[in-house]
Amino acid sequence: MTDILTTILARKAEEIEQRSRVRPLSELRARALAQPATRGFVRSIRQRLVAGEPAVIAEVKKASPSKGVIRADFRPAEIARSYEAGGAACLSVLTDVDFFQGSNLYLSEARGACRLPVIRKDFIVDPYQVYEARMIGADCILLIVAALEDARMIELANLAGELGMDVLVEVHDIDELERALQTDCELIGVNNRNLRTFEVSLDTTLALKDAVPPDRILVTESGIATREDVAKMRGAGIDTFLVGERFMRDADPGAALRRLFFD
Ligand SMILES: O=C(O)c1ccccc1NCC(=O)[C@H](O)[C@H](O)COP(=O)(O)O
Repeated sequence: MTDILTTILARKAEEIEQRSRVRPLSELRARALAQPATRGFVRSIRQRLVAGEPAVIAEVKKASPSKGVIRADFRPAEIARSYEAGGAACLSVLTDVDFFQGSNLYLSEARGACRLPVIRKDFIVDPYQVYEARMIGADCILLIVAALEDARMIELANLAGELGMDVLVEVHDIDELERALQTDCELIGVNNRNLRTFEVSLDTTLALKDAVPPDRILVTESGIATREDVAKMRGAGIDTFLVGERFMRDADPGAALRRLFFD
């Protein structure tokens, strides 16, 4: 049976083809290059870490393939303001339409409502999407190693850098981590969720942490839900977190963030 990552990637190829017919790459590139400076996604994380605080990338996510609709009353600008007040270092905004009910507009709205840097969380496989990310205001992009050949991964990471964006390179096992380390991206995300089976285990991060060189920042992603989870990670020397569902299920996502990380 076809797994969800394969299904998503097949749909992305169609989506890029459709979008590039509406807005050709030449136009997109010109608009991307005309954007003001980015906000410094890695810089914001490093500031928290240097201060001895956890750096939390707080996710703006309406729905997901594994959980369906997570937050029916979904207002990205309000959520962004709440996260900023709750102490987030950065935002993550899902822009995939078909599988996460996300939107490019949500990213622009969320970023416009606060001062936090924002990562475009999507399945980026083509330069078109990197220019698009810059055009909609992203300060960082996600590259999922499982979705990319090495040469394409390096090409997209370099393009993001040329456009002034940071990159979070996401892995799930040691082979993917070794591939990710071919890039010079500072942020290495370890996704505790297997994107093909939806299985979540925080031990994924713990198993890979010692293989992440000290000049990179390990971001633990997915399945962080309790203070015990946070303590387990911080006890292992991991201080950068990407959290979505736990916050999205709370009436006040920023208050949930504060309770989980700072009270
Ligand atoms: O969340 C899913 O169901 C999913 C399925 C297939 C590919 C990616 C998926 N999620 C993206 C993420 O990695 C999470 O949104 C992110 O790490 C936050 O996770 P959580 O805190 O568990 O919401």
